[in-house]
Amino acid sequence: MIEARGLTKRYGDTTAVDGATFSVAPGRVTGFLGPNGAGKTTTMRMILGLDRPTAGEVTVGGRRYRTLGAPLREVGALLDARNVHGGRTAYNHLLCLAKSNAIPRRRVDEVLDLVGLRSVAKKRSKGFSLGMGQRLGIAAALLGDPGVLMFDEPVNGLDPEGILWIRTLMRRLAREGRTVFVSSHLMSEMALTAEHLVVIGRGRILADTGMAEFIGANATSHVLVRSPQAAELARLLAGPGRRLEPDPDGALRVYGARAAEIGDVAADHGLRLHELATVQPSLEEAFMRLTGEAVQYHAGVPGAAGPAAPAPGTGAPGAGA
Ligand SMILES: Nc1ncnc2c1ncn2[C@@H]1O[C@H](COP(=O)(O)OP(=O)(O)OP(=O)(O)O)[C@@H](O)[C@H]1O
Repeated sequence: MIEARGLTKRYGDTTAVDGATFSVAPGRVTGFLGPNGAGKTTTMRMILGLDRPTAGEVTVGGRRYRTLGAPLREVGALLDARNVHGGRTAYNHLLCLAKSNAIPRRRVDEVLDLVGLRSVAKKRSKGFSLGMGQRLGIAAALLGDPGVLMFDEPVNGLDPEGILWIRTLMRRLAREGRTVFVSSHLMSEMALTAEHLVVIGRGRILADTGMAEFIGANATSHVLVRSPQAAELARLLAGPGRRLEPDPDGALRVYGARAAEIGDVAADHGLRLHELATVQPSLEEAFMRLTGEAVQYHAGVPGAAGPAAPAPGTGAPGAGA
């Protein structure tokens, strides 16, 4: 379990993290989302004791990182995969880490197997591809068999096979009962990996909620309609509680009506339909909507509703505080 309370970090005039309160529970993958510069890396660095909070605190398993006796056994992290001594072999890199944390040598072989690097274990890591470097970083994170794992942008630059491997690994680690906290810019990937989300914008926590609840609260489904008589159909469908938008490729997006209703209207008026499909909202849409509002608020746009207010049901503990 990771728990942050009022966590704040200022660098001069910049407030990188602003009173963040959230918790990351074991047994599920929690995604950490936010636009560039939102404060994700700074938050993760404070969790790991690499940066000292200006105010507030964050604990891992109820204790601050700096007070942990054998940190690698409690928390494993991949923050920057390039942060490896390139002159060392993968094996020696892991062995040094193991020795300094009183971790038995056999665990080095185990994690090399786990990440699929056994065959290149005696090669210097400076010759590694990006994907191999990520695997080595993950091996280091897993070395102490920790209950809490954090990954900052773990799939950056990876090919589809590497992405699938990391996704599967994270879900497995969570199923084993570990706390898994992962940041990513790739919304489609996050939608497949995470069950829970913490969303940050301009240093503030905007949502701390389940994936489905987050999408449901911040975006709505619509019906995509394609008809050679689109203008007439649009006229018939217009009404209170409905919104019609042209789709970029010539179809019509209808919000506020079910596909069956639209099909019935078309049939009643003898209009032909070439396509009628319900489109579920994506994580990306929900994310853009929520973080877009946060940026508007911070930019002081006239008419902005309020302090980055979370949509109903997002359960944002720190928002607007
Ligand atoms: N050491 C530092 N000195 C000054 N400002 C910093 C420092 N580290 C981060 N910042 C600033 O704090 C803010 C948050 O940065 P951070 O790297 O935590 O964001 P992020 O969400 O990880 O961004 P990205 O997605 O682009 O990696 C940014 O405005 C950044 O410029």
